[in-house]
Amino acid sequence: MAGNRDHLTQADVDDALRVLPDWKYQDGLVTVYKTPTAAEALALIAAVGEIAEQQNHHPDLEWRYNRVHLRYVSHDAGGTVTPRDIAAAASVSEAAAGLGAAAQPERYPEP
Ligand SMILES: C[C@H](O)[C@H](O)[C@H]1CNC2=NC(N)=NC(=O)C2=N1
Repeated sequence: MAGNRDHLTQADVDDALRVLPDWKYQDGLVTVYKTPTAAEALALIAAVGEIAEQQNHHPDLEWRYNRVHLRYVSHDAGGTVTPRDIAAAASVSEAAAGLGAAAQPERYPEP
């Protein structure tokens, strides 16, 4: 069944997050990146978009002036977290670091 395609257990996700300090689990992999200016937030958005197209794996993304909110789940696994989300988050973390963006996962809104 498509919905069960390779989703990770919570323990797997917790293990992966140990090396992904920019992110937290909240019904998906979520984070907020803060940049010095709105223009730099836009540059981060462009980088996230490029990664999404390269990996064919797309986040929910919200631009809030100098902050970018991101959430990764796998639609093809019923909205659960899969290795594709982990890989995308790792790529975004790398791009964000290169752009001088500060990770603030604690600021991602509670449901
Ligand atoms: C048809 C296209 O390849 C699929 O819809 C891709 C596109 N991007 C995607 N992004 C995410 N987050 N999950 C998916 O299952 C997914 N599937």
